[in-house]
Amino acid sequence: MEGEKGVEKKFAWGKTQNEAEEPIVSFAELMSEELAESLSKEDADEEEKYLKQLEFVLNSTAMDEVLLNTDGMTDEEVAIALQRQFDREDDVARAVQSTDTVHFTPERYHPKTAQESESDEEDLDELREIATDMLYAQLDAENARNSTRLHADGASSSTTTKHDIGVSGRRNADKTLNDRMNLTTGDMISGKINNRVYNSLLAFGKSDAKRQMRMKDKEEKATMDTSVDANTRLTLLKWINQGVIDSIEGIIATGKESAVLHAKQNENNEHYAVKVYKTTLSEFKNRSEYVKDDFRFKNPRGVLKIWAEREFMNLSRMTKHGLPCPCPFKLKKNMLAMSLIGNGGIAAPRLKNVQWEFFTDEERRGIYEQVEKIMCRMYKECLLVHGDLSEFNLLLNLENNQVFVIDVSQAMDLSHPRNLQFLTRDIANILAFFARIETPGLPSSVQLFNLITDLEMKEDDDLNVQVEQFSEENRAVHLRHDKSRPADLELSRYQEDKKANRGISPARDYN
Ligand SMILES: Nc1ncnc2c1ncn2[C@@H]1O[C@H](COP(=O)(O)OP(=O)(O)OP(=O)(O)O)[C@@H](O)[C@H]1O
Repeated sequence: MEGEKGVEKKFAWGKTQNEAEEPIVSFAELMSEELAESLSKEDADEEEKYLKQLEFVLNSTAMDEVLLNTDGMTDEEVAIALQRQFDREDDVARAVQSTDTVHFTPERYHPKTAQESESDEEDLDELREIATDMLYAQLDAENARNSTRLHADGASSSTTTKHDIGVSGRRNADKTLNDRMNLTTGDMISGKINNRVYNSLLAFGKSDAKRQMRMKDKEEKATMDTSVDANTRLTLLKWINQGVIDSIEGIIATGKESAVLHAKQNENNEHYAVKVYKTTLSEFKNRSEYVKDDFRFKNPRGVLKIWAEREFMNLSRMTKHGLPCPCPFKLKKNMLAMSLIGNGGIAAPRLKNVQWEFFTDEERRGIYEQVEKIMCRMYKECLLVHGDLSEFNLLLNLENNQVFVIDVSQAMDLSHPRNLQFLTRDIANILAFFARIETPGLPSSVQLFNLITDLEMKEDDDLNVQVEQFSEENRAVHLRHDKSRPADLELSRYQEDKKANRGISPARDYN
């Protein structure tokens, strides 16, 4: 079908090859762009369809409340109304989990086959995230609302997130082929593409390449090779296509189990951190305390995704309570996008890396107090224990000396049987660090423990021993006070659905 060499090729519409407006691109290039476009279109379409359906279900649920609160109903009418409400709620819970067409009666619901969930699952995160936000808003509204009254403005349906219709609508429809350069992006792109996405990725590719050249350390090189792989780049490309981000500016850090990239959104001049969980599991062995006996870690394929999901959930809970931490807004497979802690795109340093000799006693004391408050609020308001808290997972904004907490994928709910032991370890780490930088007026570990938990451990006895003893004696006592918070409701619904779909115990799925 190709024209012979040397013979001027004419197109059907009369132009010669030289006059063609767009550069000729290889089949592989076209396929790559088409693939990326079609994938992101599928995502956006599915997301839009889903949002509409969910909005409809949530609004329908709200309508039923009016019926339920009508006085003077017979018992039979009340029973019917209750049944209807139950059915609606059931539909909402199912809608949260389903990417297929959502039907609005529970009897039509059927669990996916294992095969379907394998492939569909990967695209579910983003939808689950949006659905979760909406469900929280709905549940919050329900809690706040007087049971006999209904908001006239339907507040639940107006909840927006950075990545909903507005953002996904700003997709890069017009691609201009304007440049041809090499970029190793794995199988998906296989060589060259010419468009805005390419340019954005190119910037990343350059800094990536420069950094790789600088990297002498084998281990760090391995991190790059495994974290920013073809799939990661494909997801980044899709995010760029969807307008979620405009460019990847470089690498902020490579941690033990992740690479953290710096992403930028030009329109709002916002900077984001994209945490990419490594695709190798070698580091997870260091996490044996967390993963021991946990069925999820017997199947490595789902592990990274679950870590990202846990970090997303924990950060969401913390953000909701106003804790100083990154605000998560996008979750996809093993990638989590969140706000960048820092100034003007420069990431804030970890407490470990701060030059403490330039800080006064009062300043160090003030920074300690912020950390103390973070620990108290995480425990009391978020019902979480960090579990890996130290000077490595606390960032300091040098402009205003504000402390932020990061890296909460392993943070555990107070229902975790060993949460107090992990808390004790966090306390030891924090006090040891602040003692090292000569912070005045530090409490003892027992004092700090009691402050955080409101328990009454004795000053003179060893805290670890007391905690073990306390845990032993109070096995059946749950430290969680309020089990009916929206976040927990959502989580238990999510877990129930998972259980229904897969026959897996929800109790072991999350803490
Ligand atoms: N939202 C953020 N804003 C700015 N910097 C960040 C953000 N998230 C992570 N970082 C930087 O990336 C580094 C690694 O992130 P994080 O601690 O979450 O990953 P990790 O793989 O768990 O690392 P490690 O296990 O070594 O602590 C952090 O030490 C911090 O410097």
